[in-house]
Order: sequence, then structure tokens, then C-alpha cells
Amino acid sequence: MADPLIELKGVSKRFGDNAVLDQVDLTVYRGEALAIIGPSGTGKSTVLRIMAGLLAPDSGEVYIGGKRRKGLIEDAADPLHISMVFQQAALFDSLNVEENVGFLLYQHSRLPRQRIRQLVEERLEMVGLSGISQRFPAELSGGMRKRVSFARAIMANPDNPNDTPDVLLYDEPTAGLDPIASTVIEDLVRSLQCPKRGCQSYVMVTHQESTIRRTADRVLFLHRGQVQWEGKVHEIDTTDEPLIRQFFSGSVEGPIQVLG
Ligand SMILES: Nc1ncnc2c1ncn2[C@@H]1O[C@H](COP(=O)(O)OP(=O)(O)OP(=O)(O)O)[C@@H](O)[C@H]1O
Repeated sequence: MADPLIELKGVSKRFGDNAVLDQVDLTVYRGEALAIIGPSGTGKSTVLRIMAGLLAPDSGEVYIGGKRRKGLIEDAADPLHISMVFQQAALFDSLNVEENVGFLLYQHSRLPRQRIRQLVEERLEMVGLSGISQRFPAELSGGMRKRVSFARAIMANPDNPNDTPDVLLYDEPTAGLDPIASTVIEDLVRSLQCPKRGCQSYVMVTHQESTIRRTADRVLFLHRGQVQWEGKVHEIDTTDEPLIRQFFSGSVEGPIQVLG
């Protein structure tokens, strides 16, 4: 795990008076399944958006594949392809599944329609949704919409070897799903962690204990603007760290203050 894909060095971010990230240092390594956890509003999604290049830090440095990123994704030629799966599936309601999953290829590639259709169908098969390409998002369940958004995130132009994502960023993919639908998504996340099917490295932001336990190898606990604890996923049961003990017991007593 010596190959750093994404590095945040001394990254700070505030929104008005709200100092959300305070000199955060963290590294995502090639081949790892990293979960970023922590109480609500602690800045987990903010970290993901900075990694994705959708948000610029106020200070600090972001390195992608060892190269310092300047500005946002639009003006950066990142040496790695980072793809994000949003909390809300973020599908276009007026487009059918095929048009949503193949969106970037339809917009930016010269591939013939028939080829894009075939690629879409392959990706839908990977996420267990064969045969639904002509349906519209409103005709799908929440779990199905999430899986369609996964298919879109792993879509790549076969004519461009750099198009396959090197890192997938998942923002609470199981939020709002029942336990069984969550298991389907968790299994899918793991099954996509294979070079042939998607990409080997991912960052998972989640609150859901089953998702942490079933999709993470390494865990970072973010609180008060910084990484307060990091460990292997099995260490969440053995560590004496009070933040972890409180978080997983759900107790209102402890160092994490309950707001509201
Ligand atoms: N664009 C924005 N403008 C103003 N405040 C923002 C913005 N984005 C995030 N925030 C604030 O920054 C803080 C961190 O938000 P963020 O969504 O990163 O937290 P989170 O840990 O992912 O939360 P949750 O677990 O509840 O999704 C919150 O207080 C949020 O209200």
C-alpha cells in the first residue's frame, strides 16, 4: 500500500464562521477501501468534494497521483481519474437509464450509439440491473437509482485507457435504504473493487455501521476538523479511543457533544 493516490496536506475549509476542516492530513492509497466516518456535520462530504475537485480548500495542498492539484477539477489535469457517487443518485429525471449511464460517452465520445448501448448494458449487468435501460428514474426504487448511479460512475470509454476510474468516492450510498437494500449496495461496492469490473480503490463516507463493517478495510474518524483516530476496521471493536467507543455505542455521554 505504498502508492498514494490522493493526499490532503494541511487542508482547511470554512463556510462563513463555521471552520469545518482544520489542517487535515490524510492519504488514500492504491488498492485500499477507506471509510471516513464521524458525527453529522463534521465535514466528511466536504473532504470528498475536495478530493473530487468539486470544492477548493481555503488553504493546504491536494496531491493527486503525486501531482499537486491547482484549482478545481475543470482547470486541473489530474493524472488520475476520480469518480464520485453522490448521496442522492443525482440522475437526470428526463433521461432514461441508458441516457443517464451513457451520458458522458454520448456527450464527449465519438462512439456509435450501438456501442454505447452495449457498454451501458454491460455496466447495468455488473450492478445487477440488466434490462432496465429504457426505464426512467421515477420508475425505479431508491436502491435501484443508487445502483444506476454506480453504473454511471464506472462507465468508461474503451478507446481511452485513462477513462477507467482509479478511485471511486462514495458519499453515503446506503443512506435511507432498508437493511437488505443496504446489503445489496455494500456487496456491490465490494464486487466492484476488482480491476476488471471497476476500480480497486475507494473512499466511503457513511454513518451506517453495517456499511462501515462490510465495505472498509481502514477507517478514519473525523471530528472537530481533524482526523482523530485511524485504524483497521476490526480495531473499532478493540480500541479504547473514547470517540470510537461513544460513536459505536450511540451513547449521548462522552466527548462527542450532542447538538440540538
Ligand atoms: N456549501 C456550503 N455552504 C455552507 N455551509 C456548508 C456548505 N457545505 C457544507 N457546509 C457545512 O459544513 C459542515 C460540514 O458539512 P458536511 O456535509 O461536509 O458534513 P458531513 O460530516 O458530511 O455531515 P453528514 O454526516 O450530516 O452528511 C456542516 O455544518 C454544513 O452545514
